[in-house]
Amino acid sequence: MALQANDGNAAGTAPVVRVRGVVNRFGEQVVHDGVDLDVRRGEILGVVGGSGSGKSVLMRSVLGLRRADAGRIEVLGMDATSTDPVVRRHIERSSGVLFQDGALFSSLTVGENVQVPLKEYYPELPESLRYELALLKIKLAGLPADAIDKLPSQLSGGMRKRAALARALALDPPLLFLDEPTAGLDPIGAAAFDALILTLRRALGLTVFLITHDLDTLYAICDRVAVLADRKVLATAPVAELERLDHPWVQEYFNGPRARAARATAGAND
Ligand SMILES: Nc1ncnc2c1ncn2[C@@H]1O[C@H](COP(=O)(O)OP(=O)(O)OP(=O)(O)O)[C@@H](O)[C@H]1O
Repeated sequence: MALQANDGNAAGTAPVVRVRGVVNRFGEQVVHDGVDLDVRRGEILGVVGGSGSGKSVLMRSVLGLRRADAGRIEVLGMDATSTDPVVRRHIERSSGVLFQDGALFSSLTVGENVQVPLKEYYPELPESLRYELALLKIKLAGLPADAIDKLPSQLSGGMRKRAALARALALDPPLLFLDEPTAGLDPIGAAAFDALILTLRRALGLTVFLITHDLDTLYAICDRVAVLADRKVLATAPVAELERLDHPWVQEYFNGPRARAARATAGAND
């Protein structure tokens, strides 16, 4: 079986994110040593790897939040390593990000949080319109309308994730980056969040870069999965193909008891 790590886009269009030969080091520690990865337009790409394998560092490099030590990264055809403020702003404007901890401003209401990017990018928007847009995003993220006036501390963990998602969607980005979105959620909350991502991808045509440890999420919603190990992307393929990859970490991860349970659940839901 040939696993194509970087085979471009099946439809022949350029990938939305293109990573080539990326190196990331922290002092003596080499986290990435020649990472290659494509994210195709409209796909949900899962990114997995052991703890410390460099999933978050890769996401930060793609977003330009960390400058890679070597290699090329393109986002929507633009050089993501560029320091040109126009390029930076365009990439930022096109990328909704849900960080691992949600990163909401605790002293602002949910509505005010969602309005932060709107204020930054569209300062001329009348306040009432900004409020209506925030309300729309809050509903889109599956929250009740009255969540708009609540503080993050007044919400459950699952609702806070949805509030952070509403903020990530504020500017209608074509690209959504999610760092462990279901971590800390109970299985029912996690499944509901997965379903929401799938719905939003369909409805909004999003391309999704999704870091996760959650096997249920991989089986339920990812079109392809990239495996980070040995400081590289070992392979990028549909999860059913990855299960057959001959690598100790992959075998342990995809063929352990938890993976078998996730597979069975995904099969039952088909
Ligand atoms: N700012 C930093 N300074 C020094 N080392 C860092 C920094 N950021 C990340 N690292 C190191 O890089 C490695 C990869 O970190 P990263 O957070 O990307 O891992 P991860 O795969 O996302 O892990 P997890 O699944 O546990 O979240 C870790 O060993 C981490 O300690």
